[in-house]
Amino acid sequence: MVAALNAPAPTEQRDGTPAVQLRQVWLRLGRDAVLRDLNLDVTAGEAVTLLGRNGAGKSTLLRLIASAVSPTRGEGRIFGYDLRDRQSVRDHVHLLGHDLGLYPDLTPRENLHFALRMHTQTGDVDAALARVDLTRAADRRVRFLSAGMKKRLALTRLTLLSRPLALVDEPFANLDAQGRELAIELLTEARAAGSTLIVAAHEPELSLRVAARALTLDGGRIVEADA
Ligand SMILES: Nc1ncnc2c1ncn2[C@@H]1O[C@H](COP(=O)(O)OP(=O)(O)OP(=O)(O)O)[C@@H](O)[C@H]1O
Repeated sequence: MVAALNAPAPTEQRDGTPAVQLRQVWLRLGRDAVLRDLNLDVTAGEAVTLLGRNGAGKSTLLRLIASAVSPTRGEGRIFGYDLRDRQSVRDHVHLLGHDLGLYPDLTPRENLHFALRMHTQTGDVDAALARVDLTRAADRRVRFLSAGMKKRLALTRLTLLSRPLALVDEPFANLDAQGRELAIELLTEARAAGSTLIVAAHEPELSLRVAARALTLDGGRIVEADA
């Protein structure tokens, strides 16, 4: 029997703060239960790797934690905010999903400036672009960039914004060897800057370097957990 969640006052991130709490969460999409009876606790500052075969439910779990979809049953809190309080959850979360959320008709420079403005933040956009080798492409429309260049841009945006909880779906997809190392560096920096990380990946040897706690999903259930 899993204890029901109390309703603590929402708190800002600090040591020991629960970042993610899911209790007996089910999600049905169409006729299928895509997430089944999930219980998950992630503490602020932790980094978790989500593993599992194609279709296991990794992306859907990230979307649920980002409040892009709501549980059919069960309950969840993100930094103390109920998952149904979508605005509060979204204020704390950055989801880098399969759809990278870039504006194709803006340039990389414009995308980063826009993201900072949306979060009323400031940051060194030129340095962020140089970091991922996009200086020469900084003023081309994103729609003309390669898949790997777009992934680099999305990763550097994630680091620049430094949200309390970063949910990253397949950070290594489409990247060359140097890009994969860069992804590890950027995610490590995001964590060092205080972000809690949940990374879904098919490359455990890479992801576990950033996020050493591993959870494996199969058929929408957590079937292996190393903590
Ligand atoms: N909008 C939807 N409607 C119905 N079923 C969906 C929807 N989105 C996902 N699914 C189903 O949910 C299951 C889990 O999909 P999900 O994308 O979460 O898996 P995944 O572990 O991320 O897979 P991959 O490694 O291929 O990215 C799959 O069976 C998929 O078909």
